[in-house]
Amino acid sequence: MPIKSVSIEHIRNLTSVAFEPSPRINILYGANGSGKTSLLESLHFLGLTRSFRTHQFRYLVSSQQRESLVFSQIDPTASGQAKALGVSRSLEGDVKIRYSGNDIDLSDLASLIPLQVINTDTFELLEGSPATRRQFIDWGSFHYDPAFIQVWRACRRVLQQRNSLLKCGKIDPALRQVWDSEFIHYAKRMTSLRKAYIDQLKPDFDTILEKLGGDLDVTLKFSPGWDLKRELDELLAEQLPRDLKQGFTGIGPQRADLKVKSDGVSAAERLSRGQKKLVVSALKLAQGALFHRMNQRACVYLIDDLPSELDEQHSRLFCEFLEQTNNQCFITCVDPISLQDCWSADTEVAYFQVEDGRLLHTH
Ligand SMILES: Nc1ncnc2c1ncn2[C@@H]1O[C@H](COP(=O)(O)OP(=O)(O)OP(=O)(O)O)[C@@H](O)[C@H]1O
Repeated sequence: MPIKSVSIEHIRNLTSVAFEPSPRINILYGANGSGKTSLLESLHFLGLTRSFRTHQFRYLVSSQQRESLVFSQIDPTASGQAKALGVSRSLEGDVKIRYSGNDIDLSDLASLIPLQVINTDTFELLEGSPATRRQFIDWGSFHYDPAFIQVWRACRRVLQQRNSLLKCGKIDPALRQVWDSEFIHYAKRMTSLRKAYIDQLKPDFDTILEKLGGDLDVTLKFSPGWDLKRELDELLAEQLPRDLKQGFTGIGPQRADLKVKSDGVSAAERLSRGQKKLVVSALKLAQGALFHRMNQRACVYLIDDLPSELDEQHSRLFCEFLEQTNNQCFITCVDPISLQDCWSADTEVAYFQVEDGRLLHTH
């Protein structure tokens, strides 16, 4: 169980809040505007130094304050020995991450607390641009294969170089060949890591969608960003006039996508809102299941307003599934009664009432 205790200072309306979560299920309930989502954001800040709601830190830090701080005791490998993790960030841009007495960087932090968010933005996995689905694939690939982060960084660097040459409107053929061969090398490597990850994910996704009661024909297909039946160097050469005109590279792993179809057509167009929630939740839960199988570690799930969009039966199946996993879950809702009877007696469920930025452990 990763997070044993948390204390939060100066995040939105949370001036100073401390609590000890359950290792399994935590229900955070309270009226609109009480601070439930801010609590989830604080945990996200602890795991990634940023919010999932805004890219701009100035909106996250409490009004009149200059710095946010989340301090916790975590036990990422469930060894029984928790260590101190503190994350702070100031309006001036200073970010400090200390773990077990040492400064660590963001990629170390991301490995310590594998976070998954399920909220209304998660619908973007179906309805949004390919960039959202690439992020989803890359979260999994990052945790699936330690080599991925280096390949991803190298590929981004080469692509930036190639694009800056393209922006000049003409490109020396010898120079292009040098950059293209590097780009092709990393593009292929990245694509095989991403594809391997999605191949592993598919069976988990199918099983979980079925368990969530989504009696749906949904398929996942990884699309690498170019036609794999053709050689990438040939395609890049063919595409060059257009790339020069546009000033960027039009094909490659930066265009990868995950096609989600239901009954053979786009799931975003076909499915109802509740069905979409089941599909995007199954995608996120499948990532957690695969992560657990690969690393023998659980994820932390931040689930904002679980009951919304789901009827009673599907909410219940969702909770039943969460119970069967090892994940630590933080679930918000307005009315705790909506989730009260969903758990079996031996599941450790903690209820916290949120009121005006304060937290009360109720039962
Ligand atoms: N930077 C900030 N400083 C202080 N308060 C803020 C800041 N940003 C937002 N707030 C306030 O914090 C409160 C908590 O918002 P939050 O979104 O966490 O509520 P919630 O309990 O999730 O509500 P809902 O059920 O409506 O989703 C709101 O009243 C909001 O106006």
